[in-house]
Amino acid sequence: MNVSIVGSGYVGTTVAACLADLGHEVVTIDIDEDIVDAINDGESPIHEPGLDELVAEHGGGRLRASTDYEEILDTELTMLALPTPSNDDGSIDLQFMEAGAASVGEALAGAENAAADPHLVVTKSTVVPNTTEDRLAPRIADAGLERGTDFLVASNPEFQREGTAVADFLNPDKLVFGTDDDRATALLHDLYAPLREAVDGDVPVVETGIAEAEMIKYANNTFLATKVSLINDIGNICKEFGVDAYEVADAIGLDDRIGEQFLRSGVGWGGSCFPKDTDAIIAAAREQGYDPAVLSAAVELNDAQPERLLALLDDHVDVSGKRVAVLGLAFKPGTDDIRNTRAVPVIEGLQERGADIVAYDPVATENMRERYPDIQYADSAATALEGASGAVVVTDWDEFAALDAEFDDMADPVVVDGRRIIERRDGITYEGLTW
Ligand SMILES: NC(=O)C1=CN([C@@H]2O[C@H](COP(=O)(O)OP(=O)(O)OC[C@H]3O[C@@H](n4cnc5c(N)ncnc54)[C@H](O)[C@@H]3O)[C@@H](O)[C@H]2O)C=CC1
Ligand SMILES: O=C(O)[C@H]1O[C@H](OP(=O)(O)OP(=O)(O)OC[C@H]2O[C@@H](n3ccc(=O)[nH]c3=O)[C@H](O)[C@@H]2O)[C@H](O)[C@@H](O)[C@@H]1O
Repeated sequence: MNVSIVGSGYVGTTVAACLADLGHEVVTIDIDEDIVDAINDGESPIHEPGLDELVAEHGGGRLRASTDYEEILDTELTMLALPTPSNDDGSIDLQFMEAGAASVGEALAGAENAAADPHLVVTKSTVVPNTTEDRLAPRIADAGLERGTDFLVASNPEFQREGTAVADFLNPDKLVFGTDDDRATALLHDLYAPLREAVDGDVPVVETGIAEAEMIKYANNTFLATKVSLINDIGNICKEFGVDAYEVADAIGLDDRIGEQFLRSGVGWGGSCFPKDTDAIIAAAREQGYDPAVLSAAVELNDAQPERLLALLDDHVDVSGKRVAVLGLAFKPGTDDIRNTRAVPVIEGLQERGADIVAYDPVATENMRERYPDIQYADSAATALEGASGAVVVTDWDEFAALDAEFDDMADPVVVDGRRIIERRDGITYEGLTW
């Protein structure tokens, strides 16, 4: 199939490279010329395990990139993988989606035989229910096109995680096809047929309405975020009783109804999606007159975890004027992404306390330096710990598990672990956030 993807960031590039690998002819459209050049030169514009190899193999061949929306005319289907950030009040900002939809409409309207086959425009980005219907289809139609004749719309949300995006896309738990037209459903089946053939075992396909598909994405992300907040709530109770929350989590995870994943309690969830998606669906629900109590509580609890971490440090050391090590800056291991990382409230809390911060992360240091140029950055965990009167662990990088004698070089070896990655050992004062 010939496929176009508008927006070549984390999702657009990963999906495009995987679809090319599965045999499709794919072109991505992006306004960023550096991204376009990189892909055509066979270089991945983003850091994701496995993506370099795919872009190197297919870039400039079955995978191309362009700044020209006219490219979509040679394709049967266009996915919109554009950003959906938050407005200041937490609600979804649809300006990029609407601009992309309008450009797709204008390009389609310029085609000589636009009416021959309806072109399918698929919302890949995460958008609140009814966005495709109420905000995107009208922008496409604005170019003088008729829905059903010139174009069709659908929703096909994406569930990949950063750090494992390629593997997640190629081995999905499910595919969600939100459509209102059998022709759209058939095209989505054609698109994913090579993936379903390649996957070992059956992939469930959920055929549903467009708004249901949009909502499934929010339900998925907010359920997971709330699951982590719930285990953090339970973990905070455990800490009060001196109970090990990880032993408790392992036990409840054996119950199939609960499941073992997303039960790691600690300093909370961050990243480019859980926080913005939770805020967006809460804002959208409130606009409809419903206030989602559980989701609001999940956010509130998540916001409070970093301060609980610092309160444990306060119990052992007055950090004012003292060197404190922050281990881990990325929002999760395996990525250099610092969007909404818990390291931000931790750093700001330490700054308020007057601490002399020295931070370390294996890959996210440069991104954090842009945001906080005035704190110190170490080139290893050992250097960060040297002379420190306290250390807080924010990201569960594997290398932190190997730290041992390095703690002996601390001025005051107080370690507060927000991710259960450091072993308790003799010679350090160790506090786990929930254990
Ligand atoms: N990052 C992730 O792991 C996941 C993200 N999502 C959702 O996917 C959507 C996209 O997210 P990301 O890929 O992370 O965003 P991103 O910011 O990495 O990429 C978006 C791309 O769109 C381009 N762009 C902006 N305006 C444009 C326009 N008018 N025309 C053409 N290109 C334009 C930007 O230059 C950028 O390269 C969001 O809705 C997000 O919530 C869903 C699942 C996973
Ligand atoms: O919509 C999205 O962008 C994506 O958001 C998440 O993926 P991602 O944010 O990349 O990473 P996760 O592995 O879900 O971790 C999110 C946060 O939760 C935290 N977390 C996760 C699991 C856990 O047990 N405990 C915990 O604190 C992580 O440290 C991290 O800060 C979802 O898992 C993806 O399915 C979804 O596609």
